[in-house]
Amino acid sequence: LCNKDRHWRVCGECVESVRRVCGECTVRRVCAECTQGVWRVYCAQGVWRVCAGCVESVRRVCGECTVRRVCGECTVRRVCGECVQGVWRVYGARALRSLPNMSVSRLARGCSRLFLLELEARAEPLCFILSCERSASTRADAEAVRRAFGSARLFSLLVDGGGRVQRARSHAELMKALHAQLPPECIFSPLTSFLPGVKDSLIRGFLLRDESTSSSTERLLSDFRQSHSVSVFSYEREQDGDGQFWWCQEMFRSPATEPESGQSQRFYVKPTTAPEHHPAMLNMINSDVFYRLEDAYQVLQECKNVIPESMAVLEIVDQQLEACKQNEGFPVIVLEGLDATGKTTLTESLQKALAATLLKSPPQCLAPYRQHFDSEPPLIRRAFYALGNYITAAQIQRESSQRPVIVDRYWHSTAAYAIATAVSGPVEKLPALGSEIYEWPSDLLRPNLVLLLTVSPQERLRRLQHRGLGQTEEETQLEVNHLFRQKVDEAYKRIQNPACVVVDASPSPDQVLQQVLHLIRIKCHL
Ligand SMILES: Nc1ncnc2c1ncn2[C@@H]1O[C@H](COP(=O)(O)OP(=O)(O)OP(=O)(O)O)[C@@H](O)[C@H]1O
Ligand SMILES: Nc1ccn([C@H]2C[C@H](O)[C@@H](COP(=O)(O)O)O2)c(=O)n1
Repeated sequence: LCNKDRHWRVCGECVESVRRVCGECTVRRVCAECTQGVWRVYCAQGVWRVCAGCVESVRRVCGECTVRRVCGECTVRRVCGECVQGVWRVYGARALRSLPNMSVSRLARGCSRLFLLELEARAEPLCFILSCERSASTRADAEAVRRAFGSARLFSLLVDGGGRVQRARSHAELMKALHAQLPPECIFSPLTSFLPGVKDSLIRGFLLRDESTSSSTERLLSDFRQSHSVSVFSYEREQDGDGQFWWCQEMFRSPATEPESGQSQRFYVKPTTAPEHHPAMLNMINSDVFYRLEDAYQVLQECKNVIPESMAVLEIVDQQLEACKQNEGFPVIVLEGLDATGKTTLTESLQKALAATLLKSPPQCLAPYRQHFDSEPPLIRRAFYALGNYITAAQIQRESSQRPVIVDRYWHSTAAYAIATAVSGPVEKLPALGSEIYEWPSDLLRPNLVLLLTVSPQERLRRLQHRGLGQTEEETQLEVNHLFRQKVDEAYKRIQNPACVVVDASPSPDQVLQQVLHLIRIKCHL
């Protein structure tokens, strides 16, 4: 990956194989930072396109990987981190249909791929690679796999087919179907596969641990494979001469319909060190957090055939938007914080005290669509909230030429909730402070001041109960929820340019108001 402008690169050894590309594509030397004989391929579609005449040029991949002839309509993209051992992914319905199962299985695995299995929110995840051999393994390694896999029958599913909208929806549908249809003795946990350090390489899925003896799980997996563009694998336990157990993975075969062919390749599960930060951050840009209007807009455009409401939302965006980057009128003050920290109470008092306009993100004009988009997978839900911010920005631009503007939630909320949801596990797994993930979008109007209201968890709970909304579904999962709130809070604090000013919102409403008015006077000269 070229650090400068995020293009795939190939090392010197691969140069021959990317030179012979079709007329549409060009190969150029990459930026000064990546000079060591490195070349990259540009294509009109922004993917590696190889026409039928160029097939030869993609055949020369590592021993483990094969690329069969692809038709002229199909695209091929390198997905392996170290290009020497490249795995090529083939896109295009015709190509996928023409490839036998064995090749499709390779799409979901690769020599440099890591797998992260998250069994419980607080437990250390199991990180493993797939190896052709039973390479040396410590007792601790073997014990880590045994603890995670147990003695149940094991299967994994990875959602790796179709475009990003289809993948996002397939993943959500798959999760619902697993919840609803698996036998009670079968539990499933999130499993992700990724290439360390390679952006957009994350593939999401699940690991199933099945204690049942019935064949219903297998039937279900066969159906999922047909209906959800997922690759399915099964795992078996082997014991070596020293009494040590080894788990090996192979392509799932339905015993009822697919006879044993003896051709399926087996890979051994080998634990490895988990990355310091959660791999979700590899896919975060333009999947969870959007940094340009056009990127969020593009997602809803891709949804128009499956979500008719997308077109209505995009029409509102078109109507409302004006070019707005910097605010040069009256001050714009944003209030952020977890639910029930007192944002609504304070924004209303500030509106009166400053004779200001009060705005919200998402704006009122999107209210009829919010519930619908809240039920969509993160890619689509987050694009909806991102577009809401741009509409609010246009409203801020108009209003701030007349009077101060107070905004109830804005980009900090969109980013902090998205990041905290995408990163499972503890706060330490969040992208590090200073990561590009926390950078304000360059084309979104910047407020003059962002105030983050904080109260203790007990006080927040008291306010929630006092408000009469009772126990939300989230509140019932207190343990998981506590972790989630910690991560939202921390993500809020890591966002830069503008960073939040933290306000202790535990005193009485009037005391909080006076404290905030004082801050506004100092910071915004009001
Ligand atoms: N400073 C305060 N002291 C005590 N109670 C407060 C204070 N500020 C707000 N409350 C009460 O806490 C509850 C939640 O406040 P509010 O609705 O303003 O929070 P919010 O941050 O806007 O919540 P949400 O994000 O869920 O809309 C309300 O019942 C409100 O009356
Ligand atoms: N600008 C915004 C506003 C809200 N959200 C999301 C984040 C939470 O899931 C939820 C909180 O909103 P509330 O219930 O307080 O109205 O909405 C966002 O992503 N961006």
